[in-house]
Amino acid sequence: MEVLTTQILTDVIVPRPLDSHKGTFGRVLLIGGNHQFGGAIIMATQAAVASGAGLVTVATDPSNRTALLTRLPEAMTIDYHHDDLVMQQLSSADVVVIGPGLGTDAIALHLLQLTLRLIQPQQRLIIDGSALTLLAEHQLPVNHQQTVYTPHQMEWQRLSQLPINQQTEVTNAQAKAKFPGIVVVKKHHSEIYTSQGTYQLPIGTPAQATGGMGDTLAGIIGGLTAQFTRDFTQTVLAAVYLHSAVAEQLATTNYVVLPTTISESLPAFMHQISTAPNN
Ligand SMILES: NC(=O)C1=CN([C@@H]2O[C@H](COP(=O)(O)OP(=O)(O)OC[C@H]3O[C@@H](n4cnc5c(N)ncnc54)[C@H](OP(=O)(O)O)[C@@H]3O)[C@@H](O)[C@H]2O)[C@@H](O)CC1
Ligand SMILES: Nc1ncnc2c1ncn2[C@@H]1O[C@H](COP(=O)(O)OP(=O)(O)O)[C@@H](O)[C@H]1O
Ligand SMILES: [Mg+2]
Repeated sequence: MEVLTTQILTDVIVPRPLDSHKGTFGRVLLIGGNHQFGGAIIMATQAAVASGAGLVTVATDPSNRTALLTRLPEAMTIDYHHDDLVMQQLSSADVVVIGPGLGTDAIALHLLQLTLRLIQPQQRLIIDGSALTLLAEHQLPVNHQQTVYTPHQMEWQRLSQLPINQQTEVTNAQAKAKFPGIVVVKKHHSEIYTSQGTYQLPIGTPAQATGGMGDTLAGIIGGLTAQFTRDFTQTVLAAVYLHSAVAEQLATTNYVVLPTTISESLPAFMHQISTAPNN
């Protein structure tokens, strides 16, 4: 297993080209946030916006609209009950993040099936939270190469059928072979399974053990894969590293690191990386 270093950040997070506009930095569509879990999609959206996605649209339950726009006027919203609107956004997105706070009811399953059916090869797909549970529950096949799955250990148990105490590097890599794309098994020192090899995140802190932390990671992966398109795997590795690097810095002075504080810190942290001497 290759241990990641801070080098991955400077490799991927580079200064923005002068000759650019919002379209240059990608369109992200986030799908999630049912009546109960609005916070999850708001946190994922904040992370996508703050990590630099050019244009961000959220397909969510309409009960989340006011809260979302109050916190994030940068985002656009659609009602996820309207298939025509969702399909339109699915066709124009560069990146689709599905699952934070999605829930596992009929509308959630429908949205996941629609996404899996319409996703195009050049688009990046991030599957998180409830969408992972639905994949496992309904045995939905994923035939899309540029996919990132972000399960915590229980979600990975559901997907891989490996009990948590049997999730080793070897068993995880074997189970990952059934999933095209990249699997990020989230825990203390998360492991990232790719077709090119396995990587370990050597940073991260229990100050991150709070609801919404994974939703924020999904948004960061969305934000980075929207902008940095040179190498999909490297960009995903950088996103996983960035999330915990910011958290570690905040944890030097905070007992608990709130997911939204990570997002608030992202623009300054990414600026520092992109202007580092070797960048
Ligand atoms: N503010 C909001 O709106 C929020 C909304 N959210 C949304 O809720 C939805 C459901 O997601 P979920 O992760 O909360 O529930 P689920 O999939 O049942 O997993 C929990 C079970 O797994 C177990 N477990 C074992 N190992 C684990 C590990 N390493 N990391 C984590 N858990 C681990 C764990 O064990 P236990 O805690 O009992 O020890 C428990 O039995 C999803 O859409 C998500 O986006 C959340 O993001 C929170 C903030
Ligand atoms: N003790 C810990 N050390 C390091 N990272 C942690 C720790 N506990 C949680 N995390 C990180 O927090 C995130 C939790 O993800 P997840 O359980 O999906 O959260 P949520 O669904 O509530 O947003 C993962 O990135 C995980 O690696
Ligand atoms: Mg989660």
